[in-house]
Amino acid sequence: MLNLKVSVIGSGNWGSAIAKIVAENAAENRDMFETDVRMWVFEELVAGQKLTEIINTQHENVKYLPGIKLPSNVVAVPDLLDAVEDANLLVFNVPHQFLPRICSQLKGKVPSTVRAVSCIKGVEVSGDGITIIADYISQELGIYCGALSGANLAPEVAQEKFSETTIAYKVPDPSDSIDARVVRTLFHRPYFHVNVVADVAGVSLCGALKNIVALASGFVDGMAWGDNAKAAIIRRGLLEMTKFGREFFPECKASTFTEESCGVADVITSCSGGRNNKLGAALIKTRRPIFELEEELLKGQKAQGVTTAQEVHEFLERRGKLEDFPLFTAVHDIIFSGLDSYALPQILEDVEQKY
Ligand SMILES: NC(=O)C1=CN([C@@H]2O[C@H](COP(=O)(O)OP(=O)(O)OC[C@H]3O[C@@H](n4cnc5c(N)ncnc54)[C@H](O)[C@@H]3O)[C@@H](O)[C@H]2O)C=CC1
Ligand SMILES: O=C(CO)COP(=O)(O)O
Repeated sequence: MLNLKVSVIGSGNWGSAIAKIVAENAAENRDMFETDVRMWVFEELVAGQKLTEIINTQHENVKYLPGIKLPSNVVAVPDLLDAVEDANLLVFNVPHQFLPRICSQLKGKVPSTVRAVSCIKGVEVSGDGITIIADYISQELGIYCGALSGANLAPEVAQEKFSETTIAYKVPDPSDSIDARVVRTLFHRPYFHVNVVADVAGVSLCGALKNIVALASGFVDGMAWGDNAKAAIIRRGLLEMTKFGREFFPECKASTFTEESCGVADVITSCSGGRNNKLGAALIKTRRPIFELEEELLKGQKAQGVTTAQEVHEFLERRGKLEDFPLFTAVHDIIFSGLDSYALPQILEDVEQKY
């Protein structure tokens, strides 16, 4: 009996869907996990009632994952430290801009034997440095952290429609009771197939960078340019994603970008049904400020590509590499500098020979 206690940090659209999966598996694998799964909720009032109380009584996250019944062993907890107390395994799942504050609250309070998996799609940029989220969590909290990322639109996963995902997890200590089998057991469902690999950097970068590509594909929708243009954006986006990985994270495996769910498959799904795609289209149609549109369209959910485009742009600029990533640069400039999206073919043509 391992009796591992699992806590999910985050309760948004994906946070709640992942809490559902983890709770289903905890209930079915009592030899490995404690049945109750705590889910940290950033407390807010919904129609005058605390969201944690709604989740714990109605078993539904009515604001961020409406219409989906959560298992009764998902326990919503408003206090972050209560949510992680005595946990053996932490599942991080918040929009990445909120992570630094969460880590600063947890710093020094989590034993080094605790293990973590990050489901967050984003990067941390400071100065001319860039850090994948799993490493950021490891550095801040002094614990090992792997990464989960895949072609996983949360509403579809929550409805138990078939999808696949990739988990990068390298057991940090051979004596660990939490190994790849335990991690897979926690996340794998008949409708949610998990492949465990070792490439934490590749899996993390795929998840972060595809959100920039999805914004560009939204621009294509906004201009009604059709499927050929979208395929071109997907192709160029994948080239820039892999180039970025090769150049700044040489430990990445090229096959992660092509063979795993977190790679090509996630680019495809995000460029059709994702929130970044939707926001990119709305931006082109309205030319309204992006964060205003995000608030209005997504109602509290976040499109991570916007902040990631900003962060990646800042990093590339400091490194003098903007010209080597014309699509990433154009996405930033269309959102923040008023660049005309109709200039995309010209921009991409000018640099074609660089690949
Ligand atoms: N939604 C999806 O389909 C998928 C999302 N992801 C990734 O999962 C991560 C989490 O995304 P979602 O769960 O969808 O979140 P979301 O986009 O639904 O964001 C809303 C969440 O942010 C929280 N929040 C708002 N203000 C906050 C604050 N100041 N501090 C802390 N939390 C605050 C809200 O309470 C809510 O839980 C992101 O990196 C996203 O890219 C990955 C796969 C699928
Ligand atoms: O990551 C996702 C699908 O895999 C969700 O993408 P969006 O955040 O653009 O909805």
